[in-house]
Amino acid sequence: MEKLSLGAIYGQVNKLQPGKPCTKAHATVFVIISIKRRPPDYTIIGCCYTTFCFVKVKENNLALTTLYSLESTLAQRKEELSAPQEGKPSWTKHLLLDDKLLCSKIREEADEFCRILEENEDESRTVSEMADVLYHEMVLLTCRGLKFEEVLEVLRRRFSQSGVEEKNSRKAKMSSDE
Ligand SMILES: N=c1c2ncn([C@@H]3O[C@H](COP(=O)(O)OP(=O)(O)OP(=O)(O)O)[C@@H](O)[C@H]3O)c2ncn1[C@@H]1O[C@H](COP(=O)(O)O)[C@@H](O)[C@H]1O
Repeated sequence: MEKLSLGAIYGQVNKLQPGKPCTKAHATVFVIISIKRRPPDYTIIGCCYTTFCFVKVKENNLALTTLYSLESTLAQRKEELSAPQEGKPSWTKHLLLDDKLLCSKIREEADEFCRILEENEDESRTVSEMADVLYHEMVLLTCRGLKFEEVLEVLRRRFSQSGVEEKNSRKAKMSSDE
C-alpha cells in the first residue's frame, strides 16, 4: 500500500471531497488513506462516488478519554443504586431513579441550548450548555444500558451520506411502498 505524506493525504482528501466523508478536519484524525483494497486494521469511512475510502483512525485521546471517563462514572453511579448505603449524594443517581425528572432535564437543557442561539449568547455559555445537554443525554444512555461507542458507530456509518440524500431516499421509499 502506498504511504503518503500529510501534504499528500490532504491532497487526496481534497480530491475525495465530492462524496463528503473526508474533510481537512478529518485528515488530522486519519493517518493514511487507501483506495480499492482495505488493509486489515483499517476502517471504511465512506464511499466517494465510485471509490471506497479506507482510513486508519488515530484516536483522539482527549475527547474519548473524557467521554469514556464520564461514562464510567455514570455506570458506577448506576451500580451504587443497588447498594444505596454506598457512595455520596449524586445528581446522576437522582436522574437514574426518576425517568420523569431525567426527561424533563433533557428537554430543559436542550431548550436552554437553543436559546443561546436565539438570544445570541457568548461562547462560554454555548460550550457550558452543550456540556449540560451531553451529560444529561449520557445519563439516559446509561439508564438504558447502552454505550457511547454505539452512538459513535452510528455517526461513523453516516459519514458517507448527506442528511438531505438520506431524507430523500426515505421519501422515495415511502412513495414506492404506497
Ligand atoms: N457533568 C456533570 C454535570 N453537568 C451538569 N450537572 C448537574 O446537572 C444539574 C442541572 O440542574 P439545574 O438545571 O438545576 O442546574 P442549572 O442548569 O445549573 O440551573 P439553572 O441555573 O440553569 O437553573 C446541576 O446539579 C449540575 O451540577 C452534572 N452533574 C454531574 N456531572 C458529571 O457526573 C459526575 C457524577 O456526578 P454525581 O452523580 O452528582 O456524583 C460528576 O463528577 C461529573 O463528572
